[in-house]
Amino acid sequence: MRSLETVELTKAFGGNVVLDKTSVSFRHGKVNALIGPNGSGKTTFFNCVTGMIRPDSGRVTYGGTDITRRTPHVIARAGLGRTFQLCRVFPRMTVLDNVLAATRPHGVNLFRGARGRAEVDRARDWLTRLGIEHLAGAEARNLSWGQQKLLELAGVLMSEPETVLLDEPAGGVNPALLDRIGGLVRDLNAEGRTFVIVEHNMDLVMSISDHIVVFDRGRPIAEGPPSVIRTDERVLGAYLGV
Ligand SMILES: Nc1ncnc2c1ncn2[C@@H]1O[C@H](COP(=O)(O)OP(=O)(O)OP(=O)(O)O)[C@@H](O)[C@H]1O
Repeated sequence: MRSLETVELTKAFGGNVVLDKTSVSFRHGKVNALIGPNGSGKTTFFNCVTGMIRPDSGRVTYGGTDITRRTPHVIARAGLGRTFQLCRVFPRMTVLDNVLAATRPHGVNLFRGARGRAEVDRARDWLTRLGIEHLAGAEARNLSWGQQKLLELAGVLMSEPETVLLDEPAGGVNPALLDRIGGLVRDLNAEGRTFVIVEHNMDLVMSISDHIVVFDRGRPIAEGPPSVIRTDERVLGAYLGV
């Protein structure tokens, strides 16, 4: 079964064609990875898929429904959640309030009293699950970079997305937290969540992915399980620039 799919998705910035009729599909219920050299269009792909930027042409479908050019809010409601390469948290808000604010994208009703107890309990449950419950009362700016990434993920999970797009979850994260993030992805996947992960850390990609798509200059050049991708000459060539 296919969950997230693009057909001839194209996006140029000025004369720079970043996504070039990109057709790709990710597997439902699996941990998918999207890898490729710097500048190969991975984040632009995420931005087009999640409605952050409008593709010039082509289609995006999710579970068979056309979501091309839908707003980010509508796409999130369809079940697609995402994190950002440069983590998005409110630095002067507490960790708990950050998680609660994530379910209210327009920032309304940020006062604790206006919220149901159940929502606060759910936020705390996610913080516990991600191992940062002890930081619930701390301002987000006082967290380490890796902890902020976990916080952002907790906010995304508050919306109970069926599919989670992670943009460089391991970037700048220390090895201990890296293990935790990898374990979490596998656990959340075992509970039924689909993942699509953009990541440069090949150890992490190879250890947690079921299916890998490789981009070079905005087009998929290879796809398959880690055992196949590891030895694919086109992939090695793209990374080595040969
Ligand atoms: N908003 C924008 N305006 C102009 N050019 C852009 C914009 N966003 C991305 N680009 C260009 O698109 C190309 C692909 O960038 P993108 O960030 O999608 O690649 P990436 O594969 O995610 O790279 P990295 O692995 O380094 O994060 C780059 O040449 C970049 O400069």
